[in-house]
Amino acid sequence: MIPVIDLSPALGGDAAARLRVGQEIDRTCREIGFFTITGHGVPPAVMDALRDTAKAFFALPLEEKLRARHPVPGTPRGYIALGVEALSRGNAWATPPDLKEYYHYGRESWPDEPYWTSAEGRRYFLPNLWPERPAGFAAAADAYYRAMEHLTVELMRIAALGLGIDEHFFDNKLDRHITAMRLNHYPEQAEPPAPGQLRAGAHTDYGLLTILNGEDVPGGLQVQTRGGAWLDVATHPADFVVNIGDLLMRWTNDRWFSNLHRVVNPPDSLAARSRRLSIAYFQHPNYDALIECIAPPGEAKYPPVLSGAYRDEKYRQTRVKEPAA
Ligand SMILES: O=C(O)CCC(=O)C(=O)O
Ligand SMILES: [Fe+2]
Repeated sequence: MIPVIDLSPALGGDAAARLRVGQEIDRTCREIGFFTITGHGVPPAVMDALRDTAKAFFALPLEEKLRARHPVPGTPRGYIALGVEALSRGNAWATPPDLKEYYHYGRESWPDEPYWTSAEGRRYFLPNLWPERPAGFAAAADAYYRAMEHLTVELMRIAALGLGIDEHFFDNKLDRHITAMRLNHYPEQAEPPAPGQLRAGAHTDYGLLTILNGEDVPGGLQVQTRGGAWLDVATHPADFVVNIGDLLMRWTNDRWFSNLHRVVNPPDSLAARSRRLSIAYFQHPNYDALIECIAPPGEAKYPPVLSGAYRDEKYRQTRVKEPAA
């Protein structure tokens, strides 16, 4: 089992509790890079509303879902059908496409200022593409996005304490973040998967923290242990699973571990009727934040990199094909 960390003492504001929870996070991020959080303070109604809305969307006929596809292939907004992405290609392995469909969205509105509206800003702040149905999709998605913004800023402050740096070190690199979210739907499998084909192939995430809410059903998440074995990660709908992405691994000079994970297929006997939904918030800093390794002078393992350029490159690698526009 991955560690379970109760955030409530830290979110209560007690300095000693914040440091202690930060140190727990440091310990697990050095070892496996995954942990479950409870006591996170996100209202269950916010989580339930988005889960129910997402299920209603994925249950629509394919033609209708395809109407929420972005007209420019590869744009990280809107509906992406089965067969378009293989996550493991971000890590340079050739595998068949993932057995999932998903809906990609980001921030719903932003100030009328150059950071957001300049040519560069418009590469990261793209209008969302809400389908006509179900009603209330945008509202449920935006409420969830805002709850995650709040949670991740707090988590990064507690994380900073665990890293032994100033609690507010990350604040001004996250205050205009380019985080995108994905609603992942792993449908029932009428046909057996191709050899090597999974719901989501083994991959690492790209950003800082990924905050995942998933259903606890067959055909779920697994993380690789240091010994190379795959460990089941329970995703309970009331909790979140948090993991470290590549950019945070780099930022911490490899102190924290961005670990391989995957989503496996349900067992054959259940495959024809087993579906799973997960909701992922991929925290990513301001596009103009310069990510310089947090390391003593002379010990940085990587040169500085801009947050936005780093993500562009990762997105480019994971697409299997350009869907017809
Ligand atoms: O659905 C899950 O449990 C994990 C999905 C995932 O790892 C991802 O979308 O990056
Ligand atoms: Fe992932």
